[in-house]
Amino acid sequence: MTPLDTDHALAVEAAELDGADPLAEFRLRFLEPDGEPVVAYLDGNSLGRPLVATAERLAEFTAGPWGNRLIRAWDEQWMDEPTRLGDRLGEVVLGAGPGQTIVADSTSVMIYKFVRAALDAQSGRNEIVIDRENFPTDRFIVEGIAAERGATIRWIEPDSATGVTPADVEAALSPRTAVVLLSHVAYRSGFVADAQAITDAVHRAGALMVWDLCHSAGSVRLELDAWGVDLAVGCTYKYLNGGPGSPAFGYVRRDLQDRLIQPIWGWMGAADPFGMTAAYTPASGIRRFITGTPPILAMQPLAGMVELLAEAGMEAVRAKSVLLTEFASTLSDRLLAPLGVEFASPRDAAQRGSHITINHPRFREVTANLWERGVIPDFRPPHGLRLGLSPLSTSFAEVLAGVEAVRDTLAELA
Ligand SMILES: Cc1ncc(COP(=O)(O)O)c(C=O)c1O
Ligand SMILES: Nc1c(O)cccc1C(=O)C[C@H](N)C(=O)O
Repeated sequence: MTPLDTDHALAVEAAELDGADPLAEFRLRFLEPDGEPVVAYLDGNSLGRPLVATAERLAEFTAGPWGNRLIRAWDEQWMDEPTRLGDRLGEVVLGAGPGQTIVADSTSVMIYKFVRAALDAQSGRNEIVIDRENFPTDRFIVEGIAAERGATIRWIEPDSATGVTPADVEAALSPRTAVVLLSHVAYRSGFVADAQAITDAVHRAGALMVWDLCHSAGSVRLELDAWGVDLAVGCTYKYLNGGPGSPAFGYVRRDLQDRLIQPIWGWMGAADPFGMTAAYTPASGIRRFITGTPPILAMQPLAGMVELLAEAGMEAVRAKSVLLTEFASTLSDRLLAPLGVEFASPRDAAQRGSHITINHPRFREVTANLWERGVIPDFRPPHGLRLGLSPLSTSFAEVLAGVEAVRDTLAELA
């Protein structure tokens, strides 16, 4: 086959996949850029696209509860918004029953609150387990907490091809382990950790498990209650399309809530916020994990996306995500491997989230060039190109256009 024949055959394949996609129509619910054309948006795992309904929702929010009801809206609806939206997110996306999820803070702040609360609750234990491949904020926060509390960090050095395995975790656990913090889907490789097996191992050692779900929420099936997870945190601006800097979510298993004291005592997490009390008494239940005034305005886009995910169903979302990463991996083998590109994500779809990473020494330059062509993946040093495939907004044709552009750019630079 000539290169042109190959491109034609792949275009037919992409069109067939799009034609058979039961979620294809959902793409229309996202706003199309009306500035410079975007040929392929492959970075929904850093910043999801806005929903068309988001602009309308924000305008209605401004005119309605904010503009009309003013301060009264706090009593009428906003005070409960962090838990109401948390419950809905729990139901649709996290596999979590009500009363265990809040929307608040940033992921970094929530990780700090949860890891410190877990450490402080484990008297006589002073070790925190985390892995070297984890996202910088997770590692930095654990280092900060260790310095602040005199705790010791036990570092897991995972094989970058496989990610953190239950055996890695077991080897790091000891009678001194207080808490373990891991990412469920690795931000670089996309590897999906075995949450059930790891959580069980951590519990057998008498420690608490905190999962970072940033790259999982809205892309893979989550069963936090069934897995017996203690605490979990995640971003809402990736596959939950909450917008730049939208708040994090946090999950705390019900029977653990009143045993934990989170470290940032604020009035909104106190038992009686408007009592203006002299001393801090934490609220009971999940509300105690709130600190200050909840970011109600910034929760609005997320609320719309959770309903869209409910309409699509997380099972169908995951099924499409698997097909998208499968297609990207086939394209990488056919079009990029001959140019020296290395596939750096799990080959088994069951072990892969919704992005893949490919490596090549020239990918930094390639990325700059791709952005100019309207093809938008992201670059992760030292030489990884990450293709994030957002199940409800990415088409198979878009994946093909993106990978072909990577090939063409590499060929031009060579
Ligand atoms: C695994 C992981 N944790 C945390 C974060 C970010 O936290 P924050 O929203 O506080 O910047 C990200 C992405 O930015 C991430 O990929
Ligand atoms: N959170 C981000 C931001 O504020 C600006 C740009 C990118 C991001 C990201 O989400 C990075 C992302 N979590 C990653 O996995 O690399």
